[in-house]
Parts: sequence; C-alpha cells; structure tokens
Amino acid sequence: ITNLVSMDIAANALTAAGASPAMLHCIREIPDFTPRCHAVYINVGTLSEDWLPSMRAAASAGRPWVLDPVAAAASQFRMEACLELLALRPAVVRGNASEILALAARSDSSPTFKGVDSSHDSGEVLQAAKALARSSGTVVAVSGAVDFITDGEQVISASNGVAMMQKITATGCAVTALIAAFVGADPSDALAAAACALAIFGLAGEIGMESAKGPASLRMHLIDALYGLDEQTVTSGVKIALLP
Ligand SMILES: Nc1ncnc2c1ncn2[C@@H]1O[C@H](COP(=O)(O)OP(=O)(O)O)[C@@H](O)[C@H]1O
Ligand SMILES: Cc1ncsc1CCOP(=O)(O)O
Ligand SMILES: [Mg+2]
Repeated sequence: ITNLVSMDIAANALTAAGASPAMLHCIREIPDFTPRCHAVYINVGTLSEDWLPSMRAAASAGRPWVLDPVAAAASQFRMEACLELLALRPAVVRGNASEILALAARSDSSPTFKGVDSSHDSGEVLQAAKALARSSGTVVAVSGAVDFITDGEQVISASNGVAMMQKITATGCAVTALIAAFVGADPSDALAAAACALAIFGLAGEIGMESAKGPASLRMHLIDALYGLDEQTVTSGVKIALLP
C-alpha cells in the first residue's frame, strides 16, 4: 500500500529485482489477499482517512511488514497515524533522516521541516534511530549518503548510491519496497535484509549513473541495473560494514 507518486517506480523496481508486487489498498480485499503475501509494504506518502483503515488491517494481517513514514511531521494526523502503525510492529521502518528524527521525537513541529525531503544528514540522527529501534522493537533504517540500519544495538552502514538518486522522486519509497521484498525472502533477519536491500539499490544507482544524463535517465538506468545485477557484481560492489 504505497503513495500515488511512488506506485510506478516501486512496482518496477520490485519487478526488476525479481519480486512480484501487487498494489491493493481496498479494505474489502485485505482479509483475502494480504495473508497470502510474503511481505507487506505500507507507505503513508499520500495518506488519507480512507486508506488508513486498510493500512491498519494490512499491518495486522500476520505477515512481516515494512513501514515508510514519508513526511511523518507533515501534520498531526500523519504523525499519529505513523505512531499508531509503528505500534503494530513493522519488521523495519525506513525513512530519511528528518523522518526518523521526527518519529523518534514523536513531534510534528520541526522548524526545519521540508516535506518529503530531508533537512538532516543520516549520520546526525543515528542516536535517534537507535533510540527509536529500541523503543519500538523494530529495525530502523535511515537513508542518505550513507545508510544506517540498526536494531538498537548493532549498527550497519551501507555506503552505495549516488547523490542524483535524491533528484528522482520516490527513490526512497522504491528502496523501502525493496526492503519489504528482502524481508519477505528472509523474515528471520530483518537487519540484514534491510542493509542488503539498501546496498543493492545504491549499487544499481551507481551502475545506472554510468549511463545516465540526469534524474529521468537515471530512473530508467537504475531499474535496468537492478534487473541486470548478478552475484559477482553484487558481492564485489556492495559496501556494507558492521560498525564497532
Ligand atoms: N547523497 C547521497 N549519496 C548516495 N546515495 C544517496 C544519497 N542520498 C540518498 N541516497 C540514496 O537514495 C535512496 C533514497 O534515499 P533518501 O533520498 O534518503 O530517501 P527519501 O527519498 O525518502 O528522502 C536511498 O537508496 C539512499 O541510499
Ligand atoms: C512527492 C511526494 N508527495 C507525497 S509522497 C511523495 C513521494 C515521496 O517519495 P520519497 O520519499 O521517496 O522522496
Ligand atoms: Mg521518503
């Protein structure tokens, strides 16, 4: 269940990576459909009162699930929805630095709020991410130039990617969708699943950038690169480290 902006890039990124996305958000379909999924992805980017009950139901369907708290601090309604969903125990919550900071502070009143984009660097909010992981019992992933993934104790960094990825709308949404696919493939280790998905998505961005002229062609080449990745390219290209 993702926002209207991201539906296309998220579905295409998932399909290119070998997953099988299906985007259903009608409350009447959730009880039949969602229990049959390997994983659920919920993204509040274009939240509405109509969609929130579907999000609650999908998060409660007994499948591993992943939350993207897009622009969590945009409004009181959105912050409360994010906190309510967080209480339903996602396996992973992935946001940009400002989103993770706002969620950790449970606050929708940041003076530096910039909508769906971040006004902080990922490294600045690492302690907030660890605190959020501990208080919510989920893996927290903060994206940025370096992605940090933590369960509140261990911290993994993933340093793939190119800055131009920020100039394509909904790359964050697409990588959270990929995290959900990886969690579906191995629900036993959400920390590793999130780190691998972020590193691999970043690697696809690096490979895509070799042929791209700007954001629009990077979008295309990134999806092509995800499709073309093989084991050798991934094992030699990912930059993942367990921080001391
Ligand atoms: N400066 C950067 N350098 C390299 N990769 C980046 C940079 N900024 C973001 N990314 C990558 O772009 C993707 C989207 O992250 P981000 O822009 O933080 O999310 P959002 O779109 O939700 O704000 C992630 O895969 C992240 O690793
Ligand atoms: C522009 C926009 N507006 C509502 S959701 C959305 C997409 C946000 O995508 P991302 O979080 O990946 O930047
Ligand atoms: Mg985002």
